[in-house]
Amino acid sequence: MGLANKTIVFVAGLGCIGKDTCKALVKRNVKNLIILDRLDKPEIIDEIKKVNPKTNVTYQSYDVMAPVSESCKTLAKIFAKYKKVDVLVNGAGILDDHAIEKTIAINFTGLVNTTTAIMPFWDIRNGGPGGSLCNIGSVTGFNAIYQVPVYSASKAAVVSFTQSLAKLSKITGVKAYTVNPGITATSLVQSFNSWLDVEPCVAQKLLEHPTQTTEQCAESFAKAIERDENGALWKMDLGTLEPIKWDIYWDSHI
Ligand SMILES: NC(=O)c1ccc[n+]([C@@H]2O[C@H](COP(=O)([O-])OP(=O)(O)OC[C@H]3O[C@@H](n4cnc5c(N)ncnc54)[C@H](O)[C@@H]3O)[C@@H](O)[C@H]2O)c1
Ligand SMILES: CCCCCCO
Repeated sequence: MGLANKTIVFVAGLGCIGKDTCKALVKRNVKNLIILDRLDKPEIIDEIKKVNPKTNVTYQSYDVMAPVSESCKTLAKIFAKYKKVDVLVNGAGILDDHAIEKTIAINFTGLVNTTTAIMPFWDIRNGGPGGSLCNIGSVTGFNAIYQVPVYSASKAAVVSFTQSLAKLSKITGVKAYTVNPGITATSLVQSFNSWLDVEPCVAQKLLEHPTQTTEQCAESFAKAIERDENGALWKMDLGTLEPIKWDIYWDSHI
């Protein structure tokens, strides 16, 4: 999908990966970039705008832990103003295995609720135009960092949920795929809690291994959005963009 003249809603577009991905997207002449985030950082909005003044970049405060009804209201206002949204990126995430409920609420439930909220506007069964859902999972959603089992499981849930939505695309007309960064040098990974403090030095140990920059991750991220492949499992690690083939161990046959 060429991104010129497209409208993209980016939840968590002001985070470390988010902001550099937003810059990569506006470089591709996106028409409207609507950034929803709990963070309110006008200076980052200005940075993104400077990359391409022709893109209409706007910001709205948004908490993925809000009730679905609130998410529906936010999206209804967006569709009323822009008429069409081509891509929704769900990128909110925290990494703190001491905050079990909050991790699941933000990393998974919030993503599910935001997705559920946009469906009525996209669903072809309602006469909608369809759309593309890009969910940020993680390599830990494929194989866990076992010292952060709650975070890893929340990302595995994102991967699983999104694969189901991709299979439902034939019914809903909505494409779905995940982008799964490897370890990317952001504030998220500099220091974080392990579950029950099983490994107090988990961050230090992890960061002894190679990481990618946010710019590398962002370029892969924007390419994955351009590819717009329903059901794709994109691994974005060490500056590369690689499609992952998911092995089938059981099939429902329905
Ligand atoms: N950095 C990595 O190595 C890495 C690897 C794989 C996946 N990820 C995922 O990429 C995403 C971005 O991570 P990052 O490294 O840029 O960290 P970050 O902390 O800079 O970004 C997290 C983003 O999520 C937003 N957010 C958190 N809670 C929210 C809420 N309740 N409502 C709305 N927004 C909320 C933050 O405001 C921020 O924009 C996360 O989902 C993370 O799990 C990161
Ligand atoms: C060190 C844990 C890395 C967290 C980001 C991977 O999703």
